[in-house]
Amino acid sequence: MSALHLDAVSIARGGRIVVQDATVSFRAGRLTAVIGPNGAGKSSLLEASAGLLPLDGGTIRLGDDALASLSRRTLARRRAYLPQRAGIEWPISVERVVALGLAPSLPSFGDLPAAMRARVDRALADHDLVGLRDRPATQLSGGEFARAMLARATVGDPELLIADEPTSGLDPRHAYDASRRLRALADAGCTVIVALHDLDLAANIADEVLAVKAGRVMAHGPAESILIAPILTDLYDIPAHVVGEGRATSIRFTGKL
Ligand SMILES: Nc1ncnc2c1ncn2[C@@H]1O[C@H](COP(=O)(O)OP(=O)(O)OP(=O)(O)O)[C@@H](O)[C@H]1O
Repeated sequence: MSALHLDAVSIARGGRIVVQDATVSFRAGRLTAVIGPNGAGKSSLLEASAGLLPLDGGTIRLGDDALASLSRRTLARRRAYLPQRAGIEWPISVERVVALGLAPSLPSFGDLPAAMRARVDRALADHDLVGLRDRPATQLSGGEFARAMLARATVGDPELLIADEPTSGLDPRHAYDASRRLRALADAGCTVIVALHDLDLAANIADEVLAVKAGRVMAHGPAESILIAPILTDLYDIPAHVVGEGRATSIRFTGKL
C-alpha cells in the first residue's frame, strides 16, 4: 500500500487559483477527513489527487510514482475516486454499476472470473444493495444511488480511495455502514481520503484531519488536535463548541439568527 504525497500543489480553475501551494502527505492505512467551508478547494484538491485535474504547479506522487507518469489503466487499478456528483447516463443495473469498479482489473475478453463475481456479491451485501441488484441505477433514490456509487468505488479494494462527501444523502444506518466500510479499508492498509462536512462523523472515523480554507491548507494533523474550537471557529468563521473527546467528539456551532 502507498502513501499519497502532494508537494507545493497549485490548481487553477476558470482562470483562478483555487488551491495554492498545498504540501501534504496522506499516509497508507490512515483515513484523512478533508474539511473546510464551501468553495474552499476540497473537491479540487481531491480531484487532482485522483489524477483527474491538471496541476498549475507542484507534483503528486503515489508511493514512489509520479501520478502523472501512470497510465490511465494503472491509475484506475490503483486508486478509486468517488466524485461529489457522480452520475449514470443510461439505465444499467446496480449489479453492473458495481462491477464497473472492477473494470480496470478485468481480463480484456471472456466472462467475469468467479472471484470477481464473489467480490461484486460482497460489495452488494456490504452496501445493502442485494435487493436492488437488478434495478436500473437510474431509478434509485438519492441515498440508494450514493450507496451504489460507494460500492463501485470500493469493490476493487483500491490502494488509494478518494471519496467526496460519500455519506451525503445517506440515512443514519446506511451512513454508519458506509463509515464502517471506509474505516475497514483504512485498517486494511488503504490510503483513504474523504471530504466531509459532517464533523461529528470526521471525529468518529478519521485518523487525521486536513483543514482547507480559501485554497490553502490551514491545518493538518491527528483528528483530536485539529477538531478543536479555536481551529474550527477560524475555519468556518462561526463560534464552534466541541464536546466530548476522541471518537465521541460532538461539534456544534452557534451564531445569532
Ligand atoms: N469547473 C470549475 N470551473 C471554474 N471554477 C470552479 C470549477 N469548479 C470549482 N470551481 C471553483 O473553485 C473553487 C473551489 O471549488 P471546490 O469545488 O474545490 O470547493 P469545495 O471546497 O469542494 O466546496 P464545497 O464544500 O461547496 O463542495 C470555488 O471557488 C469554485 O467556485
